[in-house]
Amino acid sequence: METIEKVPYFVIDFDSTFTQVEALDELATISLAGNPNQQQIIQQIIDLTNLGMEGKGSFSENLVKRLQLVKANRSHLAPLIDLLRSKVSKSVKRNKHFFRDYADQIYIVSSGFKEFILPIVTEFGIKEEHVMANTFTFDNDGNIIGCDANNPLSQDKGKIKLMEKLGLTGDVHVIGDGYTDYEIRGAGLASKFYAFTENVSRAAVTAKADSIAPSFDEILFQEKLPMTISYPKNRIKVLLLENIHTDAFKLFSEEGYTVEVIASALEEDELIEKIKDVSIIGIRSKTTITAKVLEHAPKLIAIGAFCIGTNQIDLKAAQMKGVAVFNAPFSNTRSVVELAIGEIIMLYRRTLEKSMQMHAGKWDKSAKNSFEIRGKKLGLVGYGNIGSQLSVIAESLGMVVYYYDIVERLSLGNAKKCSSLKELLNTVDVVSLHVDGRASNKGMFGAKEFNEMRQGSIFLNLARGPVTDLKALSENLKSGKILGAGLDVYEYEPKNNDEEFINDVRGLPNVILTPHIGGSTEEAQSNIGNFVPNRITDYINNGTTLHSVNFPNIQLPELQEGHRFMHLHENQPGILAKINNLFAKHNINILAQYLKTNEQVGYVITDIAKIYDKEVLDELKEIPGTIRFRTLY
Ligand SMILES: NC(=O)C1=CN([C@@H]2O[C@H](COP(=O)(O)OP(=O)(O)OC[C@H]3O[C@@H](n4cnc5c(N)ncnc54)[C@H](O)[C@@H]3O)[C@@H](O)[C@H]2O)C=CC1
Ligand SMILES: O=C(O)C(=O)COP(=O)(O)O
Repeated sequence: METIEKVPYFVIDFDSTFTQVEALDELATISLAGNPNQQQIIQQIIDLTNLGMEGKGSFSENLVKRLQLVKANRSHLAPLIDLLRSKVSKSVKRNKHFFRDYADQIYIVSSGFKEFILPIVTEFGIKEEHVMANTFTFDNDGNIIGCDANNPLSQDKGKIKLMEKLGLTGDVHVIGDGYTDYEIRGAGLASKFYAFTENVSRAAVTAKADSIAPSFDEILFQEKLPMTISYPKNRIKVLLLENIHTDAFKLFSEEGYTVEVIASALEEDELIEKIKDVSIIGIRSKTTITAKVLEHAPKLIAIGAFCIGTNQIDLKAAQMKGVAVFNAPFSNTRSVVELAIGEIIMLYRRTLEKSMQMHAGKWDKSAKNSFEIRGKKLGLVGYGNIGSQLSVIAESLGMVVYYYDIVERLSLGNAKKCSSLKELLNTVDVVSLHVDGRASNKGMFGAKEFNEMRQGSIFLNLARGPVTDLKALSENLKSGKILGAGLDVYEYEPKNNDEEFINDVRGLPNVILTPHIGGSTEEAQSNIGNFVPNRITDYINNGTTLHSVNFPNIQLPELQEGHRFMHLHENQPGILAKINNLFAKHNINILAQYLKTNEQVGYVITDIAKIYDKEVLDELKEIPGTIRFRTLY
């Protein structure tokens, strides 16, 4: 390999770095199986290991104590090795080629034992003579009774002594999770120390690190060496706003991304500042993502709307910048439906008013202006996922359902379709809005529409605030034309729970006001918190755009062998031909190809063999009309 001179020596720790576990702890689990004090002894061993890793106490005494507690026998080593084989760190496994290709530069320096380290690391191509570790001593019955005390690694400051003895000339970079790994750098025997935190992160160690590496991908990225994945995942920053469910944090963190959480929404200028280095942003209904915000988001790959509505996002600008937007179209629909049903009943029975009177000590037992919902006519404006679900449940409670939608929708049960909004308003007793928040729906329900409603009817808006003219509603409530109303959404909504809700509807009679909580149930939020991250990681890891609200939707098979090229471009004639001409020019064999377009953009996904002429990458990016080009490998 021509570049080998430039590559430093890598001195790599074994326990909790090369593998996910501490081998002596695992050995104790095997050797003490059946011992009634097993858990207690293992805990003592773990505590001693942690002391050692944090650089506390005498290392050699600590090692002797641990071996005494482990009480293992030679026969326990085979099951230990089997276990360790399955516990090799994920990013080590993923980058197996690195250990083989740079074997001359790689040393394992460990205070563990060759008896279990060698069988594991040599399978990765690491040279036996580059494995520096302790060896056990056994009695005649094969019991482990100690370790070779002459080996520097069994002594205090052992790694330093070993490295001095080893005398590597040239740049040395140490990778490990323990304080003793740092000490090599501290003693001036290495020029860089990576605190490896994929399996365990110790504050005493990370504090001393030149760099914190949550995976080998990060190390290879920093060292500019070939990686198995396209980009270290910890460099993908996720910003979650507006109290998004903690499952989303968990899922993105498990993916290896770096996640920041902010409880409230952000204003445009705050967002512009924050979004600079963000790759994935998660928002709910309150954060507006404008074209200007997108201009300041050079790294943005995807936006997750952890809700249904996406009217708060400039979808077109996002599309033309190659930023995919995903939402959760079904996860909170049931919650909205249940709230709407509850409110219709409450409003017909004037429950809120009576409850407030009772709290003030007033007993007003009367049936005046209180009604059952059975037999009442419910008019749904917007018969999408929420409207149609409400239709079914309302009908099962005995309501007669009418609906009006601007697109053709299948009527469920006995629901009757109205051919105009006016027809619906003239017919029904309860009007419930379930339209989306597109710009043209602003002010769609005002004085004229209230005027068309029947005397004594009920009005609900759990859709979007700007859709309704609240001044007109308030006049109709005061005049008694509208018997009651349920409002969950408002043209201006407070940014967070500390801001006062200021609105003229405060204090109106028989109006249920809720703070945009139609979709705020534990169930819905947890459903959404799982749904959206999965769509985004499917897109990032596989290219699948299913459920994207601004990209052509395509579900791709998993990439098996090969590399995947994803090319998003303006939808102009001839681009697919240009892409394929480049493949032909570079003699690249196409394993599979997929294409999906919408009016504005085309999305071409091509799977090719792993070995190819890299020049094609730049040429693909340069095809006029290219919006974004990504590779997966
Ligand atoms: N209060 C809350 O917490 C929640 C509010 N929402 C709001 O509810 C809206 C509806 O949700 P889904 O039913 O899931 O959406 P959807 O997209 O499935 O249905 C919306 C329906 O409204 C129709 N529509 C749009 N404009 C119309 C108009 N002017 N007249 C008649 N029909 C019109 C559409 O054709 C579509 O069929 C969301 O867009 C969101 O704004 C959604 C979830 C929670
Ligand atoms: O799902 C929607 O569109 C909603 O309106 C719910 O929004 P939220 O997540 O409560 O901000």
